[in-house]
Amino acid sequence: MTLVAHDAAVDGLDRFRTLVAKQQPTWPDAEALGQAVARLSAAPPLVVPAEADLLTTRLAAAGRGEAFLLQGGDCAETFADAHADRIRNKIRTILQMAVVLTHGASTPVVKMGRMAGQYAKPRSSDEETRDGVTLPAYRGDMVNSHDFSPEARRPDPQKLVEGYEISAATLNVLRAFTTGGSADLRRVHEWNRGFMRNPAYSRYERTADEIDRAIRFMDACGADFDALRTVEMYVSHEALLLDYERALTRVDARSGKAYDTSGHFLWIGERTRDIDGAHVEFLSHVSNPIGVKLGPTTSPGDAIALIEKLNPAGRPGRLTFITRMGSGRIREALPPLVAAVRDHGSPVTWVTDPMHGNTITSDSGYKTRRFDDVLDEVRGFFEVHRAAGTVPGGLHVELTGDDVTEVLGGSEEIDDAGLALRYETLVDPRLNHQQSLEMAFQVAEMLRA
Ligand SMILES: O=C[C@H](O)[C@H](O)COP(=O)(O)O
Ligand SMILES: C=C(OP(=O)(O)O)C(=O)O
Repeated sequence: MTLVAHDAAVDGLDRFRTLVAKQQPTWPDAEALGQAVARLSAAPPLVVPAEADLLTTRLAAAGRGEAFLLQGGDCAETFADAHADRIRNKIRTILQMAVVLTHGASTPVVKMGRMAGQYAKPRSSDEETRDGVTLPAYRGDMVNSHDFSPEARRPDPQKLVEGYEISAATLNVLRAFTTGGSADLRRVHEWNRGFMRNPAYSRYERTADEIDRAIRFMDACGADFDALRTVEMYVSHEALLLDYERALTRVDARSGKAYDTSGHFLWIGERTRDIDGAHVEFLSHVSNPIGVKLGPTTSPGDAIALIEKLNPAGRPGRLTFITRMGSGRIREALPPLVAAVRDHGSPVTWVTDPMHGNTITSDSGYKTRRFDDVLDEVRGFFEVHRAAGTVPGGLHVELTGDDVTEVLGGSEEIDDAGLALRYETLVDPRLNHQQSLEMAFQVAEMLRA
């Protein structure tokens, strides 16, 4: 592997600097920003091109219906939570869900964390006012701190470097966990059996029994369980902070192509997907597999323009559309997009994000989502793709491996009063461990239907 420093000439890589970049912090100290960028530009890559290329082939398979993507993790990772237990719980939750979904889809599940870099958030407002005091909004730990004080909310470029270092440490835990034997299929299934011991989840008993029988059948046939001790897992985040993403971009000397080595998969958010904006321009020049979030106002013309800009060569697996319409709108808003993209002919992997279109404020004032709305959006996603003859290729969810109370509902019926018990997210509400598994069982049923 030879990766050349970020300033190597790749046509167009810096053109984004001439365009409008939305949702960027106003860094108060330009010199400190320059120092942070210089430090990152010389830093080792977090991922390498060969891994990104392999993921592209996996996403291409998901786009054809030969695999299914599970992408999950925090809305906003925090530096404080980057310790072994929390990271392990999250990975474990994703692996547990993946086993259930593999059974439902009867295809491999591509596992991807919203992890090791999900430290920057787009916000509805640049500022936050409390009791008559107005300060810059919290934009994620890689920009400023959540505490409500002028010092904490001041964007600090040193946090970009800290974010890189914590991403490296997180990735290290992930690589150890997924290759060191902890992800053994039989062990993951045992964890799922533990979940099933709660009578609240007895309705999933049949699926759990079927998985049990399938594993015993594999065993009887002499399956090599040692080979299943290692799982392939990728990391992703929203490529929001262009100073950071550009500084971690390297050129692969063999191919001459640029890769953003901050994560395997990068996505462009709903708020920054303007076709003439800096984010789309920048990511059009890196060779990683990339995603774009599409909300309910996306027109068929917008979708086609994004395809032509981001994947002009029609490389399978290069481009994923992550739709987040809202349960009440998906059945009207998605069909015209799917039809236009299908008729255009360029390959796209379609994924549902059933979280971001279903955010509400509870009576008690918490930003939350209803578990039933989230599931209904997934159901709508399958219905639309089945009607159009296209492939529902994956699921993108905000989740945690911990026992938080942020999303209403689920079999354990978190209600408005229950939200206050363990509401820990700094931005958007996440499915807790149990809700995540429950979702996997329900989506597995939809996949089998
Ligand atoms: O995760 C998505 C956005 O960053 C988030 O929904 C924005 O939240 P806000 O409307 O509270 O700014
Ligand atoms: C901001 C996010 O989503 P969206 O761009 O879809 O609003 C997100 O996924 O964190």
